[in-house]
Amino acid sequence: MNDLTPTREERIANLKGLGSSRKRVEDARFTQGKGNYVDDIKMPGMLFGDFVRSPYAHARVKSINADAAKAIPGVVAVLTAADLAPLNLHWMPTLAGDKQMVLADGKVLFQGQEVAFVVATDRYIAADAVEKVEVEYEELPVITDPFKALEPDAAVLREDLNGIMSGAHGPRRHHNHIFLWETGDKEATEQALDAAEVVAEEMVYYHRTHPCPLETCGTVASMDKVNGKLTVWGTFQAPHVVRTVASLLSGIEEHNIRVVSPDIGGGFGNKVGVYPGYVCAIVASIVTGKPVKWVEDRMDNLMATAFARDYWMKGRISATKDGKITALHCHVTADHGAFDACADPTKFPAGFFHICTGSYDIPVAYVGVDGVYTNKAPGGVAYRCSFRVTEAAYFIERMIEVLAIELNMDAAELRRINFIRKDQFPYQSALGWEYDSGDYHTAWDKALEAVNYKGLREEQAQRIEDFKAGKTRKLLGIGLTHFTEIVGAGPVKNCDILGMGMFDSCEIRIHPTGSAIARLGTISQGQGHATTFAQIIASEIGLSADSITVEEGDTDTAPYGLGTYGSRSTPVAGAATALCGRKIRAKAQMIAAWLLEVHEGDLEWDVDRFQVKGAPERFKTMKDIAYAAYNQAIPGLEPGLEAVSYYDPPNMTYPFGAYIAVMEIDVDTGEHEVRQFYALDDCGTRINPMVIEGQVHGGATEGYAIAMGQEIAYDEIGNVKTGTLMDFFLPTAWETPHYTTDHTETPSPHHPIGAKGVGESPNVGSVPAFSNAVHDAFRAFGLRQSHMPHDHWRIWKIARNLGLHG
Ligand code: PCD
Ligand SMILES: [Cu+]
Repeated sequence: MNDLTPTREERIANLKGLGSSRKRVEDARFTQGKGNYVDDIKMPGMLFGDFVRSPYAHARVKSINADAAKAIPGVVAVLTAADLAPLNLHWMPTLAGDKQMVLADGKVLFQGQEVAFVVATDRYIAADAVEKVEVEYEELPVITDPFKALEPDAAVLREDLNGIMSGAHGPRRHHNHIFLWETGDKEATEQALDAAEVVAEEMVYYHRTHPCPLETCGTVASMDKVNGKLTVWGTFQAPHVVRTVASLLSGIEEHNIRVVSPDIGGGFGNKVGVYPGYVCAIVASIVTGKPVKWVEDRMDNLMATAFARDYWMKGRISATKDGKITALHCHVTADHGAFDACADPTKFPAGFFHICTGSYDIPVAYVGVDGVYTNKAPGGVAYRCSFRVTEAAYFIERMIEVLAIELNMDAAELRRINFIRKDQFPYQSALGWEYDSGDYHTAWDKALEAVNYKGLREEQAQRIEDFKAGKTRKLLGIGLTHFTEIVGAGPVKNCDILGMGMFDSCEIRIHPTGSAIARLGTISQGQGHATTFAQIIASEIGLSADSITVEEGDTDTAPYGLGTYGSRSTPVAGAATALCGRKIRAKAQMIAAWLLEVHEGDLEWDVDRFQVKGAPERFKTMKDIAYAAYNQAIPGLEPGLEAVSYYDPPNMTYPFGAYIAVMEIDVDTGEHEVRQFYALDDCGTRINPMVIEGQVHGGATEGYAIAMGQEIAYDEIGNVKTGTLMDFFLPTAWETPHYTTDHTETPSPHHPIGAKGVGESPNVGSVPAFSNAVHDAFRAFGLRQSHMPHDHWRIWKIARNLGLHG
């Protein structure tokens, strides 16, 4: 070996594989304005669509007159439900088994609902024409409160369902009721609660909010009538599903539809669902034979596309006097808005909410969820949490705090004595999940130690004394959270979307000179898949990640996949990628054996090569092998080196974490300052620590927004009060707290590389941490529960109601 021969360590480093903080390859184009987003797509003769939207939350549509609009030069068409009805496209199926109006059919059910679609030669002409469409409305009584919606004499919202007392998820017991979904052992739970020494009961509300990605939703549809091909570019988090649904709805054969998700400026769940804008753009393109672009503005996005949360969670939790939890009972009233358009796996109308036993070994539990219609926008998307998991984590982490108050116990200690122990994994939860792996005590101790928990409690006790003595007007809150997530949907046997099983896929093609392209069924919205999936492949096949292109989002080239949301890319497509790499390696081994004239079994894999066992100086690198695969006639082997894998995960993955927020709260102004935020995540094997850190910063900032100010608020008559970024809180660098990140690493036993998802964890963990900090600051003064978002006004009111303003 001369000095120029790389050492084994150097060879490993050169791969930039698993565990390397490789810089994100996509950032070169993002930071230089070279991204390619939907709105960057410009085609000759392209038309532009815009919606006439309802100003009312509930009204009958008496008439629509588009004559004045059509008279404007440049206006090509104005579509209404009457135009779509002959095609049977005036309503469309939702992901949750309901149906939704594409354009108002006789009535409108929420403010901002799509009433007519104007198509014009220019975006501004379209907007002007929208103003000229005359719609005559007759106002109807508005319901924005899900509890009032279920009163016997409440107005009938969904007249189309009148008399139909059974829906996609079973019986409906009232005209505004959608479903009751139940799991767990109700009777045993009630019995345990009745027999318990201590019971804490609380209503925990997780308010309505919105993912609000920086890029709004949009599409460009282009029908090529000569070749019979429809191409649809869009901000889709699941392009293949869009293709299949478009084919089923339009009757165009699936091979004649190409769906492309180009660069996406943030998804956060907002871009999972199907929106009327997509349908209208496609129909308009089929009708006019021209490409049609529809891109929302910010108000459209906040008012009409998918919201998140809006869960009223009534909880009861019981324990022995010394704090061992004996049962958990939860009833949710879920406000789904005007149509049930929740984005969940079909069989789970409340998503994975039943992960709500959290990190704790709770012997019996029960959950019942009532879905309810109101005059609000439809949706119910994950917003950075796999299917209602953030609601579940918020619920249990608030219930633990309330129980700690009831027991007069330290909340950190209460958690510790109830954690599922390391030796209990795989763990069967009372609500039916099998947690794959975890080591909660280690993570918890590390977190408490890192923030000097004991010291913080002493400081807090001193602060309370000083406050009472009139020496300070600021309180100190210590917000604890230990969350367990469930991500990576999911086994095909119980997870599907509209009947399509939730597997995922990867295809790898090695080029003769030892570089490669990989294509996946997922689609990055900013997560950095082009960077990280190449790292998985690099470690599997021994080519540098820098020599591997990762491509996603084009249904004409990518293998079929279910898309990116619910932190499923790493658990599902990541697994497919690793296994696909292993298929390549298996063939490479045969080629190497032939080249080295030894038996396959005499070879061993080492970093980037196959070498002869006991004679490591005799080897062929993956680069040599790739060349041979295309340039040598190898007996018994077909030329080429490529593979494809479809992966159906045996289980979901269960990442977890310990988050602690330390907050100063000004009792007189209601202002807060996040003094410290510590986030420990365990996502199993870490692919790219820097990307993970970025995910935690982003997710915790969204969690901060949600906990401390962000909400979609309605007034009594259903007006959206937060339809602009002046009213809807998006933190800037000014408000964003400083984060300290940390980790433990407990691999998933069933994932080929042991990785779990991480993208959503920081939202799931941070919301309760921030909220618990606010509650904890006032615990000594008698606060039990106060609803988010904790904006200055609400915090000020807490202080006032507790009599702290003197
Ligand atoms: N262990 C591990 C895991 C993971 N990772 C990384 O990290 C990331 C993430 O991952 P995940 O967890 O798997 O996930 P995904 O699937 O990929 O994604 C999804 C998510 O992601 C997150 N993040 C983000 N970021 C950005 N930038 N943008 C966006 O949009 C977003 N979104 C959000 C959300 S909301 Mo949903 O939709 O709600 O359901 S869901 C979600 C990527 O890159 C990966 O690779 C690593 O490294 N390692
Ligand atoms: Cu969720």
